[in-house]
Amino acid sequence: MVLLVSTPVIEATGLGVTLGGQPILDGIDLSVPAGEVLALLGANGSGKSTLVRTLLGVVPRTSGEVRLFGAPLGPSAPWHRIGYVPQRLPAAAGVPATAYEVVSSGLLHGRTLRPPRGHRRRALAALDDVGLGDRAFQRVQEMSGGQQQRVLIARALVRDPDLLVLDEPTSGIDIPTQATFVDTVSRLHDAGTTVVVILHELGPFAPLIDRAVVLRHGRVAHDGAPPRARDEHAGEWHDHTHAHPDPEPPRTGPSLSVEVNP
Ligand SMILES: Nc1ncnc2c1ncn2[C@@H]1O[C@H](COP(=O)(O)OP(=O)(O)OP(=O)(O)O)[C@@H](O)[C@H]1O
Repeated sequence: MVLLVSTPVIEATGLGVTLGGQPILDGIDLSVPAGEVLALLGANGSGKSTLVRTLLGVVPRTSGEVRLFGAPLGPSAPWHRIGYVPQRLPAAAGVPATAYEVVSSGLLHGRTLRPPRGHRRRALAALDDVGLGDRAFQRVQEMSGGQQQRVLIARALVRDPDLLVLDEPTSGIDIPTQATFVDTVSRLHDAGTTVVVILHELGPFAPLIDRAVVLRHGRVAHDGAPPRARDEHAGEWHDHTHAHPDPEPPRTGPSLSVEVNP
């Protein structure tokens, strides 16, 4: 019998990151198979953004290895298959470009500046998916922070990525637009896209999440079933309305008990 095991979309082993002399991530092992929707949870400062930024090569690692679609981080990694929406993009406010132009830039890969066939239709459809179809030709610098965030989401969606990485995509976005966006992610998932999403609470993403990884003090404290909605508020990953920082790490090392009910 031949057993076909597909290459994980993300494979990280022994990942460590030190920033400003402080250890931020320590001994992270993470394997994300194709087609999975993985939620990355944890208190403020637990290392979620640093982890995705390290997985995408934005933050240099101190130790460990990362492979994307089987390729080591670097020029040979298939960047055109990846859509990334960072948590904040303050620079967007200073970009003298329309939403349509920013989204179209998501279609430019590699060494060519020529947009692919159908780029206009694709860019407008991506803007529709985030509820900004009627603002396509408005300058992003005139938009609210939430609208700018939606433009960045559309820029990632327009690539039709095989891996979509989202850092708190629904913060600052109104509820109806969140629902439209989640529907879009759901459609991508049905088509086989792998999704890694940082969330403070599962919220409208809950039905989509296959697996949750909870970080605490830069280590994996839980890797498995997502929390049930009614347990979320009590969970350690929950942010409440007032953000609270990751508590001081215990002197004896991190506890591995996380209240997650399968
Ligand atoms: N460039 C940097 N230099 C020094 N420390 C940093 C840097 N970037 C992040 N940190 C620290 O790393 C820790 C983890 O930050 P990170 O943003 O990854 O956490 P997070 O879990 O995503 O938090 P949040 O939910 O608030 O976004 C924090 O203590 C933060 O202050």
